[in-house]
Amino acid sequence: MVNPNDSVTSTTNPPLQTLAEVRNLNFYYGNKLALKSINLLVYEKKVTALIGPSGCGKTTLLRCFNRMHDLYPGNRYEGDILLGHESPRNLLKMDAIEVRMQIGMVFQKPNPFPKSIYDNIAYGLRVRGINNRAVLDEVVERSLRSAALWDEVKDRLKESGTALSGGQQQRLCIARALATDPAIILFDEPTSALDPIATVSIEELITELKHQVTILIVTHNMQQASRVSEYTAFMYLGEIVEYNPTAVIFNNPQEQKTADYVSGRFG
Ligand SMILES: Nc1ncnc2c1ncn2[C@@H]1O[C@H](COP(=O)(O)OP(=O)(O)OP(=O)(O)O)[C@@H](O)[C@H]1O
Repeated sequence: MVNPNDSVTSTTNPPLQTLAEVRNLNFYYGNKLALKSINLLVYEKKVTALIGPSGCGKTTLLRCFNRMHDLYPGNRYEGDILLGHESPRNLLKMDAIEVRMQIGMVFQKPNPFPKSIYDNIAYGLRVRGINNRAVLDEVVERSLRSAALWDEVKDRLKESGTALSGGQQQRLCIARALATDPAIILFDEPTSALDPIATVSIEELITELKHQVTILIVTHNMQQASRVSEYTAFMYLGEIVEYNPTAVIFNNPQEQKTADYVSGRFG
């Protein structure tokens, strides 16, 4: 891999910090080996994109981070996903509920709970036993502001989250993910169900959010990956073929397979 620090030469930029490290990860759906020997560094407060042709394992890898696969029998992980700087913890060995408090997720289709806008955001805190109204009010406002939704909904917090437009619902889901102050937010094709205008607003939001949270995003859309991410992993047949700064992946790929994919020669 190209040395990532080479792309961060400005003296005003803080040095790159690794927040999470995937080590020798294999993942099985029953007998099917879907991820093979994955190694990946996730840099703190950066956006890392996972790209590659359909079926290459992008979503499978993303879902390892919040242990979504645990919800189905027969799924199995080997290897480690370490989170944190000092005394990192292995996400694959922690309690899955605790993992999901630290690793938020935003799905392809916006999926607000059939509850009020306020309760959508407060939900994760209440699950943690936080019921103090002033604390909840503060977190709801802060999360909605961070998700660029506050001004649109501040006078209708009691209305159902499902009554919002698609783009607003997705921003509500982002606010919900932010409310528990996660280390990482996973985005799985977050704009594929949205119109172009809502897509732009979600992309702008992701660009803003990286100042406060680390982001991993799966996208089919190579322009989107190049617009929003600093690092990109190109996957093929369950493996990472190349992981580099996004500009390298798209302008100067180091592997032939990557070059073929980003130039549209297959996919
Ligand atoms: N529940 C499952 N059971 C068995 N195999 C699965 C399951 N889900 C995915 N797979 C297989 O695992 C491989 C990786 O799938 P995955 O959905 O992660 O790919 P992807 O790169 O996200 O694809 P897409 O871009 O089409 O969403 C594929 O071969 C897929 O068929």
